[in-house]
Amino acid sequence: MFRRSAGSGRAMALSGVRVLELAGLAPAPLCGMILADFGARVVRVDRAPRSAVATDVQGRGKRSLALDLKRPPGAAALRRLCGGADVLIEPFRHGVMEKLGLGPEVLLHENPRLIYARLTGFGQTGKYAKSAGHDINYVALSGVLSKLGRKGENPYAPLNLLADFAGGGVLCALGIIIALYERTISGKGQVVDASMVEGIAYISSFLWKSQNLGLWNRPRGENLLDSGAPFYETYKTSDGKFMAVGAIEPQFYDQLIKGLGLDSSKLPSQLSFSDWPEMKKKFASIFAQKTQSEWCRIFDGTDACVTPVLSFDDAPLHQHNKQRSSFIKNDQEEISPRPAPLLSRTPAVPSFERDPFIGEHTEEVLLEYGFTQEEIAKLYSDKVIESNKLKANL
Ligand SMILES: C[C@H](CCC[C@@H](C)[C@H]1CC[C@H]2[C@@H]3[C@H](O)C[C@@H]4C[C@H](O)CC[C@]4(C)[C@H]3C[C@H](O)[C@]12C)C(=O)SCCNC(=O)CCNC(=O)[C@H](O)C(C)(C)COP(=O)(O)OP(=O)(O)OC[C@H]1O[C@@H](n2cnc3c(N)ncnc32)[C@H](O)[C@@H]1OP(=O)(O)O
Repeated sequence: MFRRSAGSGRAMALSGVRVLELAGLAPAPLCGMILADFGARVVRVDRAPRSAVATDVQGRGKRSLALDLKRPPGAAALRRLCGGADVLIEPFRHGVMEKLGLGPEVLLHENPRLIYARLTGFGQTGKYAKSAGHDINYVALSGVLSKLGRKGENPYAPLNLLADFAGGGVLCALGIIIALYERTISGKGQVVDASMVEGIAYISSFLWKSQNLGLWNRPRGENLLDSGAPFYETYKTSDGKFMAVGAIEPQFYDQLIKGLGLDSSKLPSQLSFSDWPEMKKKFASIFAQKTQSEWCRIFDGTDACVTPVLSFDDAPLHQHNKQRSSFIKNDQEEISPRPAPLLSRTPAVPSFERDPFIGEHTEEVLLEYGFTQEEIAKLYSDKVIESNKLKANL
């Protein structure tokens, strides 16, 4: 675990990029955090009047400005901020920004270089564009949820990882980076319409494009990669932990069989589907005879593709993760994953300070974007902005 990045003091890939992130639930905060980790100056625009507690747990490296967008001077302030920004990330359903007078035609007219990123579940057009939804709904509509789950069980959404984060926050960040790159050639900004339904579908291109390979011919939960195969499964160990097995290729499968102490000449062939349920039972009974660390001693250093299923407590302490400093600890002793991927010359340098309080940097940000002290005082007296210095100083 490291506290200071090896890249400290070096220029970062996104140095100089100014981002305004309108506060949202989960996907947009990840998008903003990725950009901040890689060097962008990200300001989270929180609501004023503010709620008691910040719900954004992905505020690393950001500053917070609390602004009431429902009041005309608040919306006007955001327009002015956008005039000096490179990127705006907005996480509301279609029509909300337009209603506030902050739609793309207005903001891009005022700043043609602006990258206007719209991160939503259903996208800006189509029947559901104005409907509420959450991760599970987006994964469902993408077709992917129908593929997830164990045999005989209902489809199962793996937390809110797929739509909110993989298809949402990460792909939106990618769209922004692509648009920023294109702007270096054209000099122009554009709208990024990041729909999580489409993001998750796109991330799942392998699934879609492998439909004719015979990989998915059987019902959900009975195929090679969806928990049908005994050699692509998790198994419980004698101490109540788990091992993950991913021994797909025959040469790796052989090493799995050897590690389990089995004789391959006495077993059915690896791809005999009808034998998979029995083989699973056999593997399960063998894995149940040793502890997780005993299995690690057997499989570490082999190509059997067998690894421990680590808890959040154990993952940062695992030797491999420690060797790569894959997890970081901030000033509050909070552990989180180090930004990925690693760039050799300009790596991410994540902030080690606590996340910002809502409104902690209101004045500082407005000054930086060219507002005068008098203008700021007026916004305060109009109750359009709020600051949270008291809490920040505690
Ligand atoms: C599965 C995930 C969701 C996980 C969320 C969890 C992380 C959190 C959910 C509950 C939280 C806990 C809870 O709050 C209780 C505690 C509170 C405490 O403070 C902290 C601990 C808590 C335990 C807390 C912990 C966590 O935070 C939670 C567990 C997802 O799938 S997230 C993805 C959701 N989908 C999208 O993002 C797609 C695009 N967005 C939408 O479709 C909609 O925004 C959405 C999500 C459906 C919400 O709809 P809603 O009607 O609420 O909003 P919108 O229609 O978009 O309109 C926004 C309105 O707000 C106005 N507005 C915005 N900014 C400002 C501003 N600065 N000033 C003034 N007004 C503002 C805007 O004008 C809109 O107003 P109107 O409605 O009048 O047009």
